[in-house]
Formats: sequence, structure tokens, C-alpha cells
Amino acid sequence: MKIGIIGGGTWGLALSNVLSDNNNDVLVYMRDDKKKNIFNTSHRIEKLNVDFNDNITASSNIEDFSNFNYLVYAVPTQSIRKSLEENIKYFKKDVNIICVSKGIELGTGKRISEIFAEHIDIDRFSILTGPTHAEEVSVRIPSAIVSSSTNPLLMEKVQDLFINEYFRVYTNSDIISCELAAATKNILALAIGICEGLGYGDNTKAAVMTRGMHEIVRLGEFLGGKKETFYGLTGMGDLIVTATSKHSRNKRAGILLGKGIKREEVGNKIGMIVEGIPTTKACYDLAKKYKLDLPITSELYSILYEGKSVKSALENLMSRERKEELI
Ligand SMILES: NC(=O)C1=CN([C@@H]2O[C@H](COP(=O)(O)OP(=O)(O)OC[C@H]3O[C@@H](n4cnc5c(N)ncnc54)[C@H](OP(=O)(O)O)[C@@H]3O)[C@@H](O)[C@H]2O)C=CC1
Ligand SMILES: O=C(CO)COP(=O)(O)O
Repeated sequence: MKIGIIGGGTWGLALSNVLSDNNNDVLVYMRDDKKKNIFNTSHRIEKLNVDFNDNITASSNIEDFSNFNYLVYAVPTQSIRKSLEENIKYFKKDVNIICVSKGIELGTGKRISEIFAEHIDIDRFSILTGPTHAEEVSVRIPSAIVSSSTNPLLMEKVQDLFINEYFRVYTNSDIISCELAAATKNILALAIGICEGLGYGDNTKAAVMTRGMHEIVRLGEFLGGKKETFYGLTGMGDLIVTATSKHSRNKRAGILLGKGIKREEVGNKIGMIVEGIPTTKACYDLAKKYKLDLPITSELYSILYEGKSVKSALENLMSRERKEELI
């Protein structure tokens, strides 16, 4: 089969290798002509030390994607709406989309599937999410991921397209939790990075991870997701990998924040998308709107957007009213 990937960053390209290993021809949309030319001549990108398969090519012409039945969307969450508005007219009317981005839209508080639902039949939409860093998947390190959709047939088709001996794909029809867990674990990875940057120890990180899990489950259940999904690959699994891996952009950004670097500078220093930053604001806005208690998210919001010091945010969390653990 021929499959298109919209967005030639690290994750889009790592997945192009998986699809190509599974005997598909892959065309990747790179909007930047220079990057496209470098990829087509070298089969490499600057950000990953990987030789990509020969049957992966790149195009900077979106019209080249008009005949695909399956498109993987791998652009940063905050760019999805604009990208869709500009490009949907070029795609087949009955195209199936597999989105692999992780985040909540600023301004609307929408999950990614809710943005796509404004443009396509939601039964043609699916996501792929789990503990999978591009740096490892692209060199075929065994990994597990989850395919989710409101359409069981599409969910299984996506499982079928991606599964192989190093990439194990599960299915889970609880798309609300899969999306929310994927987005909110990045908030916690930032917070855990901050603890590391401040020089705090493993005790602090374990506490933030566990209390943070409690917090994102509360948000997820309120928004209609199932608690159990948060304890699977898309929640606990992805939280573990993002909060502990040297590859994590969010954790690395958190370490910089913990060392006193401001939000505006952190993005430039990482050089890749740090989804947790806008998602923190989007979730903070949701918490305000629905009067939800999300203490870690709120303190992180104050650090990122109100200039609060990381130390005083931590002090606030430690001096909250005493309470029972599981309430
Ligand atoms: N990296 C990883 O390990 C994983 C990432 N993800 C998620 O995947 C998504 C993408 O992340 P990642 O690949 O790491 O990010 P990168 O920062 O590596 O790349 C983002 C890519 O998106 C492109 N892009 C941005 N806006 C548009 C647009 N409007 N149209 C087309 N292309 C666009 C950029 O193009 P340009 O170069 O021209 O700016 C760039 O190539 C994020 O939501 C991330 O959370 C999920 C799992 C793993
Ligand atoms: O979602 C990811 C791994 O599953 C990638 O996380 P980072 O964006 O923090 O690197």
C-alpha cells in the first residue's frame, strides 16, 4: 500500500520506517523544500541518527497526497487546525486519518479528535499513542503502542498496518482517555523535569508522578474517559517513558525550567516541539472552566505563564491542606 505522512519531524519519520518495514511505500509531506531535498538525497534528517529506508520519499507539494486512502498526521497539536483548514481540500473525501500528535488545543480546550471532527467523518479518524520515543522506534527497539478509534474496523486496520516484530500494537476503544492521557502526561513530565533541574531526588519525582496520575485521572473521568485506560500504555506507560527517558523533550524542557530558564527560551533550546507547554495552559483553562482541582497543572501554569518561581510552586504543593490520599 502507499501511505502518506503529513509532518516530517522525528515522530512522522520514525513511523515511516515502521510502515516501510511492513512493505508499504511511504510519502512524507515536508513543507520546507530544503529539508525535503536533503531527505530525498540522504535519507537522513538532522535530528535523528538514523538511515531511513529507501522506499520512503518526501514531497513538499501537498497535492501529491490527494490519492491516499490512509494519511498519518504528525504535526504539532497547535498547528493541526491550520494545517487541516489549508489542506483538507486536497485529500480524498473518504480518506482515513491516523493522528499521532499529543496535546489539547489552546483556546478551545479540544482534544485532537474534536478538531478533526469539524472536518471529517469521525469514523474515519483514529489515533496511535503510547510510550514510544522516535529515537528508539526508528532503530527498531521493541515498543508497544495503542490504536484507538470510535470505529472498531479502522482501529483494527491501523493495528494491522503498523504491527510487526518490534512494534506491538494493541487496541482500545476509549479514545477520550487515550487522547487525554497522551496529552496530560506531558504536563507531568515537565513537572518531574523541574524537580530534577532543582536538584531534588527520586522521592520527589515518584511523588509528583503518582499524585500527578491521580490528577490526570480526575480530569479524564470528568471529561468522559475511563479510569482504567489511564493505567495502561497510553497513560502510566507513556508517563513512565516521558518522565524518565533522556529522549523526552518535555522532561528536558522541565529540567531547564528547574534551572531557572524562562519558557520563552526553553523551546529554542530544545529545538523540537514541547507539547506539554501549551497543553498545560489548555488544561489550566479547562480546570478553571469546570472548577476542577488540578494542583500540579495550576502551579506549572503559574511557573510557565505568570513568572512564579519553581521553588515557591513546589512549596505551595507541599503546604496544601492535609488530606486522605485517594480522595
Ligand atoms: N518525537 C517523539 O518521540 C514523539 C512525538 N509524538 C508527537 O508527535 C507530534 C510531532 O512531534 P515530533 O515529530 O517529535 O516534532 P518535531 O518537532 O520533530 O517535528 C514537527 C514537524 O512538524 C512539522 N510541521 C509543523 N507545522 C506543520 C504544518 N502546519 N504542516 C506540515 N508540517 C508541519 C515541522 O515542520 P518544519 O520542520 O518545517 O517546521 C516538523 O517537521 C507531537 O504532537 C508529539 O507530541 C508522539 C510520540 C512520540
Ligand atoms: O510522547 C512521547 C513518547 O511517548 C514523546 O515525548 P516527548 O515529546 O517529551 O519527547
